[in-house]
Amino acid sequence: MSDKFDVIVIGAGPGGYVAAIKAAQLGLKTACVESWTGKDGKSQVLGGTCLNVGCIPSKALLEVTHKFEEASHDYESMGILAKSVDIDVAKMMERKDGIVKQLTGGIAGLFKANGVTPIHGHGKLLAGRKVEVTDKDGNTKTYEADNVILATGSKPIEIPPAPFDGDYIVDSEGALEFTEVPKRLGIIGAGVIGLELGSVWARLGAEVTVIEAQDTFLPVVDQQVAKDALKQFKKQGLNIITGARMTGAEVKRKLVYVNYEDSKGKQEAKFDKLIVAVGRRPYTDGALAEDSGVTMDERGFIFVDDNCKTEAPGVWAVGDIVRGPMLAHKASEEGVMVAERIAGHKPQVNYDCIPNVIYTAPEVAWVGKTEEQLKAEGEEYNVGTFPFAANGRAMAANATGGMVKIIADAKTDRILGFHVVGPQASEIVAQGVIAMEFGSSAEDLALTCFAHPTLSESVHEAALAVAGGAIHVANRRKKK
Ligand SMILES: NC(=O)c1ccc[n+]([C@@H]2O[C@H](COP(=O)([O-])OP(=O)(O)OC[C@H]3O[C@@H](n4cnc5c(N)ncnc54)[C@H](O)[C@@H]3O)[C@@H](O)[C@H]2O)c1
Repeated sequence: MSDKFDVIVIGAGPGGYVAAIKAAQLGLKTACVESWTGKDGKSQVLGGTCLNVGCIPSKALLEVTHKFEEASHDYESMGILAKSVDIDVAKMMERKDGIVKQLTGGIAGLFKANGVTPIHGHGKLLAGRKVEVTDKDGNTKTYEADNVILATGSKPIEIPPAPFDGDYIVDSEGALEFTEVPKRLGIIGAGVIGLELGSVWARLGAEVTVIEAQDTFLPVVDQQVAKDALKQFKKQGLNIITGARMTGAEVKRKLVYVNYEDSKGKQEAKFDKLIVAVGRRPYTDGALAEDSGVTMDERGFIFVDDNCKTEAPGVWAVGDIVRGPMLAHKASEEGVMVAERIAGHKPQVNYDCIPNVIYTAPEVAWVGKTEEQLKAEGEEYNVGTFPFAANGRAMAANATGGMVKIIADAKTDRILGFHVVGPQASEIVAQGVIAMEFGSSAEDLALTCFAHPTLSESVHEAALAVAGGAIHVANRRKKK
């Protein structure tokens, strides 16, 4: 293998592997360095956190447990008598592992098909766009490239009062590997991971308590939507305690004792397992030589410009190690942009149109600004909402909780925010993303024909409601 490439990517998660494939497609001689090793202790595993221990395995568990919950609690009301529904946790996990294997193997196939050279080992950026790779036996080899793309991702944040022990106090990765349903499950952090993993285990019968430091539930989400979601999560039995400061966690006699303080004073709770999901930090440990020329802020995020260029010439950084939301699809968008820029094109990522999804039931999804943000910015806007309770298809699907909410500029009618809590929100939000990407007004959506009967008609009705013209609900036009 020659040691010189046009592009070397460090990290094969959704930022890195997508960048590598795109670069190769553009005719650049490309290698991708990844250290992840399979359970056999030998083979290289591509896909990073998202495919191996994040987005994909969690969705595999969320889908199964959602079906289980429907079969256990909802089928009867629809006339289906599913007697003695039971869960085989081992089989559920085996299926999840199978999906992960299929997808990570798929990336290896895509590398082959596109001519990307995978290099197995830990990559470290040296000065002058050189990359030193250390393999699992400790052997090192140095490669050179005209351009290096850093895409090393993130790791769960560990907090001193609750250090991970891999057994009783675990991170998101550990929570995907429980071999049985914990009777009492504690979760620190009511963020995306806390809510998704809390849902998985609550649906299988765990008593779930979520301890959240902030007073406001999901402060980044539009608060009308967040409040609706909170009501539904509480109804499902999730015990979410906001404004609670955890002071310590201790494992004693196979139980985790957690101390925290909330508005009622000092509290103690005991759990069979504790998941700590208080955010993630950029992961660049051992990936940058001191003289690499790459700089970072005090939290470890690499400084980049709008086009993901670092301060070192020919070195780029994408995904969770740079500013912006820690989302797989944001990382992939940046990866494509960087590969195309290296090839001489001038694309940009539209950071205003990146969707967010929380894969609970109901799902919560949004793109653009919340009402709270617009108020703080002093913007004038109109709001249109439409509840799934008034949507025939949602009734047929037995999923009438939630709403679509569209916020449009009061003067131009351009859509500024698109929010969904309810069934298929993760799919429905794509309509908002497309509309906003094309600079659509609420009226443009209102003038569009939507198939009947579909959940998406709620988008149509919410768009109509922006101007007070919804058909299937009484209009309460809200003008600011
Ligand atoms: N569906 C998705 O898109 C998805 C899924 C999983 C993870 N992610 C991403 O991964 C990252 C990490 O997810 P996450 O859920 O860990 O982080 P998060 O930032 O979404 O939520 C962490 C929560 O923990 C709370 N918290 C922090 N310290 C605390 C403490 N000491 N005690 C109690 N609460 C505390 C925070 O206030 C916050 O609400 C996020 O950036 C997220 O976007 C995304």
